[in-house]
Amino acid sequence: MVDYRVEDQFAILEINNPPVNALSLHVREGLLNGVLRASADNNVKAIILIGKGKTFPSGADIKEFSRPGKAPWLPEVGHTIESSNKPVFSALHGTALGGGLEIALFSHYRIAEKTAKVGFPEVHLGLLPGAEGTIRLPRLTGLVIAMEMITSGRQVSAKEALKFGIVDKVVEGNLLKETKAFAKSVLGQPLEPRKLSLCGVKDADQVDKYYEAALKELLKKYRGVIAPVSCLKSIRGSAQLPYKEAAELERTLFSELMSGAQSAALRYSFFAERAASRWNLPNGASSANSKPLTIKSAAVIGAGTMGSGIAICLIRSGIPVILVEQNEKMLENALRNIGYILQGSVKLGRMTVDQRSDCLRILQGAASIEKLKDVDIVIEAVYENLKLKQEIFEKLDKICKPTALLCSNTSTLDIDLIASVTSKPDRVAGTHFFAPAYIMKLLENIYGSKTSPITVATIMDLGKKIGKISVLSKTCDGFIANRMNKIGTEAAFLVEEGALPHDIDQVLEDFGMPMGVFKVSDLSGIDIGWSIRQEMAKKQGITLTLETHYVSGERYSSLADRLYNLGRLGLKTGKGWYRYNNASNSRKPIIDPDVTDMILNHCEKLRIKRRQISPQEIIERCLYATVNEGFKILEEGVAEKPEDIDIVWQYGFSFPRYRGGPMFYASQVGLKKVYERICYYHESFPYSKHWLPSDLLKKLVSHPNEVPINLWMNYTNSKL
Ligand SMILES: CCCCCCC[C@H](O)CC(=O)SCCNC(=O)CCNC(=O)[C@H](O)C(C)(C)COP(=O)([O-])OP(=O)([O-])OC[C@H]1O[C@@H](n2cnc3c(N)ncnc32)[C@H](O)[C@@H]1OP(=O)([O-])[O-]
Ligand SMILES: NC(=O)c1ccc[n+]([C@@H]2O[C@H](COP(=O)([O-])OP(=O)(O)OC[C@H]3O[C@@H](n4cnc5c(N)ncnc54)[C@H](O)[C@@H]3O)[C@@H](O)[C@H]2O)c1
Repeated sequence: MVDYRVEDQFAILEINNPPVNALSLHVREGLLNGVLRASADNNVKAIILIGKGKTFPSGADIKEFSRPGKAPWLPEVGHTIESSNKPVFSALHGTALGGGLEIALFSHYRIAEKTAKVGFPEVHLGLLPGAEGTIRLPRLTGLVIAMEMITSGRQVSAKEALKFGIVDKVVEGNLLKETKAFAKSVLGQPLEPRKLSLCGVKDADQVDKYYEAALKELLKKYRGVIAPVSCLKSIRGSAQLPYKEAAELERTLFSELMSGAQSAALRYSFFAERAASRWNLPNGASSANSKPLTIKSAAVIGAGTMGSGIAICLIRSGIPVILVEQNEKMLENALRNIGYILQGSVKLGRMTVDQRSDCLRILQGAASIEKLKDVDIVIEAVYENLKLKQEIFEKLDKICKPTALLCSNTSTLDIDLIASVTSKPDRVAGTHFFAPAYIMKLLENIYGSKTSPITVATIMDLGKKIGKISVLSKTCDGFIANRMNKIGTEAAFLVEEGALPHDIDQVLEDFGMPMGVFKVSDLSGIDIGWSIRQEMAKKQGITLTLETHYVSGERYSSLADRLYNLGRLGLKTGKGWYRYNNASNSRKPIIDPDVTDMILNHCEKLRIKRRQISPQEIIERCLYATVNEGFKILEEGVAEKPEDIDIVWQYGFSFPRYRGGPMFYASQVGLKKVYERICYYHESFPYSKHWLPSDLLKKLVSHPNEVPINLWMNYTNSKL
C-alpha cells in the first residue's frame, strides 16, 4: 500500500491505495514504517511522499469509521513525519483532502502540481479535521482563511493554496522530478522553522473577534448543523492554547462528532449518493454491465416552467437543444425567458457573459415537432395529460430516428401507458426533473416494463453529465418522490384536528426542513394542488365540495379548497396559508388570523373536535406516514434500495442531509418503534390507507433474517 524505493538519495514513499489513496490502516503503517526506515538510512538525504494514480490521499478511509479502528493513528504518523531528521516533502496532485492534507501539513515542505486541489471536506461528513488540521492550518494561513476553509469544506486550487501559504511551490510537468529539484534547492536548511508544531498562530491576538464574526455567520447559514461550530471552536483553541492542549481539545471535539447522530447520517449520505448511481434491473441488467449511448443533441417539447428549465440544464452542459412550443409567440416568450434566467446566473457569478452566449448559441426554437428527426433524445414536458402526451409520443415515434430515446418529464403518469403508443417502447423512459429544473439537483429516472438497459444507462449517465444526482425508479403512480410524500396530506389533517399551519411549519423547520409545508404550498401556488385534486375527482367521477370529508372511503381535507375559493392562491396573490406584504414585495410569511378563523369555521361545520397537538405527534404523523410508504415502495421494487429513497428526499425535497433521509432517520429512531407508532396511527385513522403498515417493515421488525439483505441498508445494524 506504500511502495518504498530510494532514488538519487531520495526515499520515495508512493502511496498506492486506489481509487483515492485513502489513509487506511495499511497505508498509515506503510507511511510510518517508511519514514522510520528512511530516517535511519544514511544514504537517504530527504523523503518524498507522493500518491500513485490519480491523487495524493483524499482523506482518511471513511469506511473504517464505522468499525473499531487500529493504531497507528494519523496524528502518530504525522508526528513521526514532522520529527524525522530528514526533510519530508509532500508532492500533491489530484485532490489532497482531509487526512491527506493533514499528512502534507506534517511534512516540512509541500509542492503542488498545477491542477491539484487541497481542502478539508470533513465538515461535510459531520466531522472536523481530526489529525491536527485545525491546529496546523491556522499556523500557515492565519485564522480567517483557516476558519473559512475548514468550516466550508471548500477545495482550493494549487494557485490559491500558494497564495494562502499552504504550499511552497506550484509546478508543472513531472511532479516527482520537480519535487526533487525543489528539494535540492532547500536541502541543508534548518528543519525547525518548518515544523508547524513549533510555530505560533500569527494573528492569535484577534481570535475572539474572528471567532464571534464567523460564529454569527455559521449559525445563520447552517441552522441545526453542529460540525461547523465544533470546527470553529477547535480553531479558536489553536490560537488560545499551547499546541499540545489545542490538539487534545481537537481530539475531544472530533470524538464527540464522530459518535454523534449527525456524522453517522452524513457519512451514510456520502455512500448513499454513490450507491444511488449504481442500479440493477429485475432482468439482471445493471450499471455494471450496461453501456450508455452518447447524447450529442436533444429536443425538449413544451417550454413552460419545466421544459425551459430542462433546456437550460442541457445547453449549460454543451448539449444543443431544439425547444418546441405550440406556436411562435409562446416560443418567443420562452426563449426570452431563458435568456433572462441565464442573465440572472451571470449576475450571480454562476456563469460568464461568454458562457451565456455559448448556451444561447446552441439553443434553437421550433413551433412544430417535425424538426426533431435527427436528435438523440427528446424530453417531453407538456401539460400533465395522458392523452396529450400519448399523441405527442405517437408522432415522435414516426418522426425521430429509430435510435432516439423518447422521454417524458411526467410527475405521475405511467411510463408504460406512454410507451404503449410507440413501436419502440424499449426506448421510452421517464426523466423527472424537479422545479426549478436548472437549480434542483435531483433527476428521478423512471423505467417501464419494456425500457431497455441501454436506455436506462443513457438517462442515468445523462443526469451525471448535466450535473444532476440521478436515481432510478420503476414506473408507478407518483414514482418514488411524489408517491411517498405524505407530509402535505398529514399536515392538513393535523390542522383539522387542532394544530395551526405555522405550528406545523415551525416543527418541520426545527427538524431541519428548509421551509415548512404550508410555506412551500404558498410559494408554489394553492391552485396547483387544487387542479390536481379536481383532475383526480374528474377521473373518479365525483364532485368535490367544501364539506367533502371522504373520497372513495379515504379521508380528505378540503381546507386548501377553501383557500382556493377565497382566491388565496399563495404568494402570487399576497394571501394563502399566510399573508404577504406585496406592497413591499416581501416574501416573508405573516401569520393571518383570517386563516385561523377559516380553519375554526371549517372544523365547526364538519363537527371536528379540536385538541392540543404536540410537536412529537406532528413529526411522527408527517414522517412516519412517509416512511411507511417508503417501505411499500421497496417492497414493490419501485426503489431498489433505501439509499435511493433517501437521496431522492435530500435532493428533491431538501430533507436535511444531517438526518440522512427518511429511511435512515427511521433506522436511527428504531424500526420497531416506528412500526409500533404506524400501527397505532393505523388504528386511530383507519380511513387513511397510507397508515396501513407495510409488510416489509413488519417483517423487518419481526423476522429481520427473512428480508433479502439488498433491501435494507448495511448501515442499519452498525448505526455507523
Ligand atoms: C485519533 C483521531 C484520528 C482522526 C483522524 C481524522 C483524519 C481526517 O481529518 C478525517 C478525514 O480525512 S475524513 C475524509 C475526508 N475526505 C473526504 O471527505 C473526501 C471524500 N471523497 C471525495 O470527496 C471524492 O471521492 C473525491 C473528490 C476524492 C474523488 O471524487 P470522484 O473522483 O468523483 O470519485 P468518487 O466516486 O467520489 O469516489 C470513488 C470511490 O472512492 C470512494 N471514496 C472516496 N473517498 C473515500 C474515502 N475518504 N474513504 C473511503 N472511500 C472513499 C468512494 O466511496 C467511491 O467508491 P464507491 O465504491 O463507488 O462508493
Ligand atoms: N411544475 C412542476 O413543479 C413540475 C415538476 C416536475 C414535473 N412536472 C411535469 O412537467 C410537465 C410540464 O409541467 P410544467 O409545470 O412545465 O407545465 P407548464 O404549463 O408550465 O408548461 C407546459 C408547456 O407545454 C406547452 N405545450 C402544451 N402542449 C404542447 C404541444 N402539443 N407542443 C408543444 N408544447 C406544448 C404549453 O404551451 C406550456 O408552455 C408536466 O408533465 C408536469 O407534471 C412539473
